[in-house]
Order: sequence, then structure tokens, then C-alpha cells
Amino acid sequence: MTKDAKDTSVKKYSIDHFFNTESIISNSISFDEKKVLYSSDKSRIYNAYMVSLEDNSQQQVTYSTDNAVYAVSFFPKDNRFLFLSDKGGNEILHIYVQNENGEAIDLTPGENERAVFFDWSKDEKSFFYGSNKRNPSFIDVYEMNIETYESTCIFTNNAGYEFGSISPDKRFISLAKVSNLNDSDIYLYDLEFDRLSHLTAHEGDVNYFPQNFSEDSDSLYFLTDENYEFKYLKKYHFDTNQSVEVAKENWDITTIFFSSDYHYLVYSINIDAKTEFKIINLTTHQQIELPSLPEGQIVNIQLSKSEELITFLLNSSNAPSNLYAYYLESKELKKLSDTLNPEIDPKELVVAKVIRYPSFDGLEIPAIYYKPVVNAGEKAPALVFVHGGPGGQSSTEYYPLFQYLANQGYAILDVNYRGSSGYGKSFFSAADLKQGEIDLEDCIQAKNFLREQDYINGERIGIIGDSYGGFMVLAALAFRPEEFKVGVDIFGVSNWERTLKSIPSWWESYRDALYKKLGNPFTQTEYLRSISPLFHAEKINKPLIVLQGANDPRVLQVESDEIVAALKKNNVPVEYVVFPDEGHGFMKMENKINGYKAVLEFLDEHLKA
Ligand SMILES: CSCC[C@H](NC=O)C(=O)N[C@@H](Cc1ccccc1)C(=O)O
Repeated sequence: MTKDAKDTSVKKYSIDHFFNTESIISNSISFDEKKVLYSSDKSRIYNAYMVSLEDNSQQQVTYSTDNAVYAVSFFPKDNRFLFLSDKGGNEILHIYVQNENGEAIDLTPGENERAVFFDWSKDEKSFFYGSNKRNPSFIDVYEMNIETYESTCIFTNNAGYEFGSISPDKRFISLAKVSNLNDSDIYLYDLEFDRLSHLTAHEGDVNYFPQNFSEDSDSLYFLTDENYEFKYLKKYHFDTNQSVEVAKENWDITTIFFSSDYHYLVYSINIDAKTEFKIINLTTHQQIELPSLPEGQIVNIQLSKSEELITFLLNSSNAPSNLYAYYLESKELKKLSDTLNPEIDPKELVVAKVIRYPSFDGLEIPAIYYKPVVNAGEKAPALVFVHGGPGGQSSTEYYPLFQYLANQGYAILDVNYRGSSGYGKSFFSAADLKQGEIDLEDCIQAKNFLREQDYINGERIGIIGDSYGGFMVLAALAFRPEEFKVGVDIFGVSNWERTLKSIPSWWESYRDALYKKLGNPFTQTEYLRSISPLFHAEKINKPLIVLQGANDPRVLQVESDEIVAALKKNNVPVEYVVFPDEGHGFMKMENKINGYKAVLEFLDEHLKA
């Protein structure tokens, strides 16, 4: 047996095994701190569930069979809750309330109205949300009374502002204005005087993102990368117009929030593709120690109104998210879910490792490596995985597809190529206006790492990715046709000119920023055509499989239809699976199983055989 390969006695599992594992997203604590609300796909599509903190009993509370239900939050003083749902993945999300008797009401029923929940008011009488019903391109801010469900527009957005937060006294709204993905500003809207002020006048590219207001509404916390590679936390005082540093790490601080009585500050840090949290006691300025937990990352942390209970999701590359509750006083820890399919032995799953390799110009590229399960003496095929973007990041969370492929004998190297977030602003902007070119080189160089593993067959390396990553797959096959043996394109862009001209209306505030990163489809047409695989499809000579959701509002089905037609015309082996009831990503278990089964069959035929 080769020294690095995994033991050969590992059990092989089917795709049904992997996808019969439950996926939990979101969590919210009830007003009486007796229950936690969450979304789970146990019913084969996301629905809302509740778990009792007293006896761990779980209860499904929504029963959708066609559209995913995303649980948002319990009400502040009763057991009603809010959830979001769209139609077949079209991303036109509506806010629904579910009453205690199980009846659900659409609170934002406009046919093309996209709504987003922002926050509860401090007085617990209303909530704030965004809606583009007045103008499809801009999200206005509304306040809805939670007894009458009457809503009032409190900020009319005519210039592409992004909501940040609302002050506890309801006087101020903080807003972000994005110039490009390296440069953004904070504005403060004063509801009392109907006045908008710019807080962050600056020169050059600096990001300023508003976070929460202080308890007495006299200052605003914000994240910035001013004079630093990473985002850190500052506080802006309205009386002096001065800001002071509050927390700084060697990595990006990504989110912050305060407990209900402001005794704790909670912030998350993106540490080398893994999220970590700090809870700071604001009286003692000490960090709260969390109990000993299985290895993994904590996400979606919540603090109860009493400030005694925290709930969170914990996952790792080899363990799907589970819900936990922890009582700060008694230090009691409760595991509230058990999501891994009991037929899978967790010891047989692959533990992903963060590795680094040099790219063509010496730049160090971080990537997440999943070792294949191979028999002694066998040489495994491998896949370079390319995440979405521009500016996305892969993390060491649980990806059933990767575990499935690794279990079936494929090595996977999930690359955080230049342009990915999480590694500082220089790395983030290093592929601007060179997208699909310089970052593609990083993905090609990933093959060197794979070839150095003596149990990998360096001649059998394919490329797989979704969305922007799907574009990179097509770009690799079109522009570097001899580098990869096959491509797996999951709803990838093939024609940037068309995609950038037809971005969803609610991305208006990001339009310029996207154009500055990728190219302007009205003025840089020639450049965009030069990087778009559709216009170079005649160079593709390697087998390709394409998965596409028919309702995808970001990467339209035509993007996949046309690249598939071009390959067929050239007699290049191409398989195409369209999902009539999916959008940008698969929400239905059946579709995931069918889509990824098709991917494995394709890889077994064209890469492994
Ligand atoms: C509002 S930022 C738009 C990019 C967004 N990024 C992160 O997820 C996104 O959805 N990107 C797509 C690819 C895409 C980029 C630009 C226009 C349409 C699609 C993705 O990679 O998921």
C-alpha cells in the first residue's frame, strides 16, 4: 500500500447514504427559552422544525413539498415565527408569519416583490424588513407592526444603499454604499430630521461596512479594512465624529452582534477557511470560554433574551451541522440534533486538510484537500474544485458531495484561488479584471499538488465547479484544453456579456462593483467575449457534464443550453441535466441525488475508467 493512501478496508457508501444525512441551517430561540426553531431538509426539502430544550423532542412545523422554507426567527413575545420562501428557487423571497395554530400568512405578497428580514425593534412591537415592491432595483426599508401586520416605509432607497442596522431608539438607520468590491462607505439616515449623512469620507479603496448601534444609539460599530489587510471592528461616535478601534485579529472579523442587554459582544472570525467565534463579556472585558466541543466550526450563534443561553450550529468537513445549546451560568451543554445518517460510520469519512501550494508566480494558494479512499497500489483520479464568486470562499464545512466522491475513490482539492475572500484585501483584489485568466492559472497549478501525492494518477485530473466555478470549468476546457481530462459544470456562466447585462434587478446596488471586477458588458464587450467560453467553444475537446436549474435567476438556463449545443455540434461528449424546479443551487434532495449520481456515472466513465 502506498504510504499516504487511506486504509483500504473502508466501507463504500451510496449517494443515498450521503444525502439521507440531514442538513440544518439557521436557528432561533423562543421567547420563553424552551424551544429552538431551525430549518432542516429531513422532509427532503427545507422545512421549519422546532426542538424542545427540555426533552429534545423534535417537531416539524411547516410541510412544504415544493418550495424550500427558511426559518428566520421566533417572535419576541410569543410562539409565532417568521420564515422565508420563494417559488422553485427564483429567489423572489417573501416573508411569511406562521401563527401558533399553524396557519401561515404571506406578509409581502407582491408577485415580484423580493423581501428580506432585517431585525426586531427593541420595543418588541414591530420588525424591520426590506422590500423592492416600489422599485424592483432598490430595497426600501419598512417597519411592520406585529399585531396588525400593517407596514410603513421608513426609508426610500433611490440610490442603491444596502441596509446595515437600525438604532435601538429607532432614530437612525445605517446604510452601506458599495463603489466596488474593495471600496464601500457608510451613510447614516436620521429619521427624525429626514437627513442622510456620509460618515466615511476617504480616499482610495477602503471598505466600511455598518454593523450594530450602541445601546444608547449614540455610536455605530462598523467593520473596515482601513490601513490593514483584514477587516476589523471600530466604533464611530456621533458626538465627536471620531472612531476608535474595538477589536482586531490577524484574519477578517466577519459578523458582530450584541446580546439583548448589551452585556456581551459576539463576533466571528474567518480563520483559514474556518469560522471561529469570540464572546466578550463587556463588563469584565474577558472572553467567555466555550465548553469542549468536537473539532469543527461554530456558525450561526444566537444568544437568548435572558443572556443565559447560547445556541449554535457546529460542523466540520466530516460532520454535518448539529444544533447545540449551552447555558453560560451552569455550563451545561446539550446536543439537540444528530444529523449524520446512522448507517454511515463517521470514522470512515475523510477529514479535510488545509494545504498551500505555490502558483505560477510564487503566490501561495490555500486549498482544502480531501484524500481519496483507495485500494492498496491503486492510483486515484482527482478533481480540482472551483467555488463560486467572484470573491467567494470554500471552507472546511461538511460537503456531502465531496465525502461521496472521496468515498468513491476521487481526491478533491477545493481551491481558494486568488480573488477569494478571507485571505486579505490584496489577495481578494488580485484577480480584478483578470477573472477566468489569472485565477484559472491557480487552479491549473493545483494539479502539481495532486501529482505529488504518490497514490494519485496525475493523468486523470478533472475540474468541477459551480456558478462562477462552473465558468472556470468551461474556461479551463476552452482556453487550456489539455490541462484537465473532464469538466463538471454546475450552473456555470458561459457568456459574461449576457450574464452581466441580465443580472437580477435586486443586485442593482452591486452592478457597478461587479462590472469593475469582471468587466462592463456595455463598454468592454470585446474583453468579456474574449474570456467567455461560449465564444471559444470550438476549442473544447474534453468530455463535459452540465447541471442547470431552470429557474436560476443569476445564471440563466440559456447559459448552459448554448454551451451544451456548441459541444454537441462539435461531437464532444456532453451530458446535460436540467432541473425544472430548481434555481441557483439544489434545494430538493431528489434533485441532488439524481444530479450527483449523474456526475459520478460521468466521472466513472470518462475519468476513472
Ligand atoms: C451581488 S454579488 C454577485 C455575485 C454573487 N457572488 C457570490 O455568491 C453570485 O451569485 N455569483 C454567482 C456567479 C455570478 C456572478 C455574476 C453574475 C451572475 C452570476 C456565483 O458564483 O454563485
